[in-house]
Amino acid sequence: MELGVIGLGRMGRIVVDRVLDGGHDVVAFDIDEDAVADAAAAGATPADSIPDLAEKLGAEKRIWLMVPAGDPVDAALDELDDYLDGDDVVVDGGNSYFQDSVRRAEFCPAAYLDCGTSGGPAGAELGFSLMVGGPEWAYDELTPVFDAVATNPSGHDHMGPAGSGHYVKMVHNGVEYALMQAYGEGFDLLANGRYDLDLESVARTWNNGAVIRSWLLELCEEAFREEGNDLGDVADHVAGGSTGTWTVQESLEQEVALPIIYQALAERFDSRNDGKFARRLANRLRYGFGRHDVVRND
Ligand SMILES: NC(=O)C1=CN([C@@H]2O[C@H](COP(=O)(O)OP(=O)(O)OC[C@H]3O[C@@H](n4cnc5c(N)ncnc54)[C@H](O)[C@@H]3O)[C@@H](O)[C@H]2O)C=CC1
Ligand SMILES: O=C(CO)[C@H](O)[C@H](O)COP(=O)(O)O
Repeated sequence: MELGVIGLGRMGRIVVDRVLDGGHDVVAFDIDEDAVADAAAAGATPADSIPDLAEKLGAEKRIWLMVPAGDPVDAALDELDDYLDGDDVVVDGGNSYFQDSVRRAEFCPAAYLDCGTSGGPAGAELGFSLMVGGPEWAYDELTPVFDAVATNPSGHDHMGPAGSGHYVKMVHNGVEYALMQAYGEGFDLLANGRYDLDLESVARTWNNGAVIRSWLLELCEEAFREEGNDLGDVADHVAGGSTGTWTVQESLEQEVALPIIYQALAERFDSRNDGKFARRLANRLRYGFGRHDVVRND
């Protein structure tokens, strides 16, 4: 099969390599010329624009978008619009909001597959886990590509109609936030509790047979090994948050309680709130009602 890949960053580049390794051909485009040259050096046919990519693909186009979620996806689809028809298939492998994918599937002239992708850049060797929504025939048609990009044939599946792939990935990320928070709290108590513990050793021991072993826990082990037991100069600041926010918004809309995922998201937002106003006010109110000392900044 010949696949057009648009977006050759951390994730798109892995898609290119794995699809080439799977014995397929790739036409590659990115707004960053160096990224295109790099993919060409790996064996892809370079394209210097989206129209050029579409023309190089010929009839029955199969195209994988791996650009940042939001406007870049709409921009790429706008440029592709004139070149697509109902025999073509477009895959969006990024972290798009599922409602955007439902809208895009309606307007895209090609069959549109929304593909939640998990595994991260560290998944280059193992392959990814792919959660695909959209028309079943298009999923079947792209199966050789999904086989190449995923860990193995069980690492991808058709979730349901338009939007369902990105919906499942959104919930996956909510779970990811909660797991990170749970590991964080456990290690916080171990770091600040009664015993002087080697946290890398704890993580390694847990990773070997414990109920709570996981890839995230392996990444905890790596973090303590590389940053030190106290995490060195790693800041108390967690970025990101869009997929977790969508998960929580959807839970409110569906009236399904997700207190742990919500709490993990709230903790993340709180990490960006230096000198939190609510805590400062509580500090001052204790003086107001109890004449307790106000702790003041130096
Ligand atoms: N990094 C990760 O761990 C994961 C990322 N994702 C999702 O995959 C998508 C891509 O992520 P990354 O590869 O990490 O981002 P990245 O920032 O490393 O790469 C994005 C690439 O898209 C290119 N680009 C931007 N606008 C473009 C346009 N209009 N036309 C062509 N190329 C364009 C950029 O030049 C860049 O090379 C995002 O939606 C992200 O949320 C999904 C799972 C894991
Ligand atoms: O999808 C992912 C992992 O599964 C991406 O790494 C994503 O960026 C994580 O979300 P956030 O940036 O909100 O932490």
